[in-house]
Amino acid sequence: MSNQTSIPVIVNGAAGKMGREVIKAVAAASDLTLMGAIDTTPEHQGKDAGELAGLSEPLEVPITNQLEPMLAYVAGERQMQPGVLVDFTHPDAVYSNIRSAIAYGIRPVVGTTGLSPAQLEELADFAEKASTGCLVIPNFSIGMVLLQEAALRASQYFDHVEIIELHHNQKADAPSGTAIQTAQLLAEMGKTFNTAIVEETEKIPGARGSLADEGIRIHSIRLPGLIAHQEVIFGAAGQIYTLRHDTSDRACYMPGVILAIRKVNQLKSLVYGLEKIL
Ligand SMILES: NC(=O)C1=CN([C@@H]2O[C@H](COP(=O)(O)OP(=O)(O)OC[C@H]3O[C@@H](n4cnc5c(N)ncnc54)[C@H](OP(=O)(O)O)[C@@H]3O)[C@@H](O)[C@H]2O)C=CC1
Ligand SMILES: O=C(O)C1=N[C@H](C(=O)O)C[C@H](O)C1
Repeated sequence: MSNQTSIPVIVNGAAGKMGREVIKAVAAASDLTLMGAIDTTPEHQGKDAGELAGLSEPLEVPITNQLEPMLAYVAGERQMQPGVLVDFTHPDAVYSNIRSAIAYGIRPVVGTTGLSPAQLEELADFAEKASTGCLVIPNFSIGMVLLQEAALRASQYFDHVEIIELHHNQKADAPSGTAIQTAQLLAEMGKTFNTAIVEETEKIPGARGSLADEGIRIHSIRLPGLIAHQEVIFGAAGQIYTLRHDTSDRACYMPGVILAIRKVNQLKSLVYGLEKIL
């Protein structure tokens, strides 16, 4: 692949669970070039991103905490395609990371969850004004897209639904971005779910989970031993219909991440959700 057709990629959160997986996937894609590996963890500064990700050969890309200089460097690279920033960091950092990338003309592909609706709206405005593509994808796995499609179909026939999401106990945000998106998609069906038939009292606050869009409740479980799992449970007289997605390896997200890196340069605004680019 010549330099002109190669897409330069910066991975932010490169030392994290997802970041390491993305480093391996980018290194294996002949049309992508890993240009930068950013992470704030002090003990990983200067380490080779490839070796940290478990590759047998070094990639000669050191981990650094200098995001802005790296964005400027890649933005100045005229011999390649426009650059892409893949972000798997932390809910507290992701908003400013996306703004910085767009300001340098670098396209963000964002897996980090926890952006508020107001932040998403501001970022969409910012991307639109800069005419820069930006992909915000709460879940990169094809299985989750299919689960959500099945949930939308089921919602035509069921008026009662609740969501349970189960994750490892290192997860910072709750509910998961995927569960919030699933509730939003169901709410967009334009019906009211879960009309109460009794007055409920929570004897312990939170017992009934969090109340998302259109009366849909989300229950969040955090335990060591879990990776990422979600159930959407529909109920009607005499029947329960359960949809469930389980991940057993973070490799499941990589086809979606690589697709998003390739597609984001064709966009001129912010797009939310993997289903929009399949
Ligand atoms: N969209 C999707 O399909 C998926 C999304 N996710 C989301 O991705 C995010 C990351 O998940 P995961 O990899 O498991 O988390 P990890 O904690 O394993 O990795 C995050 C990494 O980012 C580093 N970091 C934190 N803040 C910054 C910053 N400001 N700049 C650069 N690096 C930073 C962390 O360093 P330190 O530990 O030192 O703070 C850590 O090394 C979460 O929001 C998660 O919900 C996860 C899986 C799939
Ligand atoms: O933190 C995780 O692990 C995951 N986060 C995303 C979310 O919040 O939905 C995606 C997936 O559930 C894994």
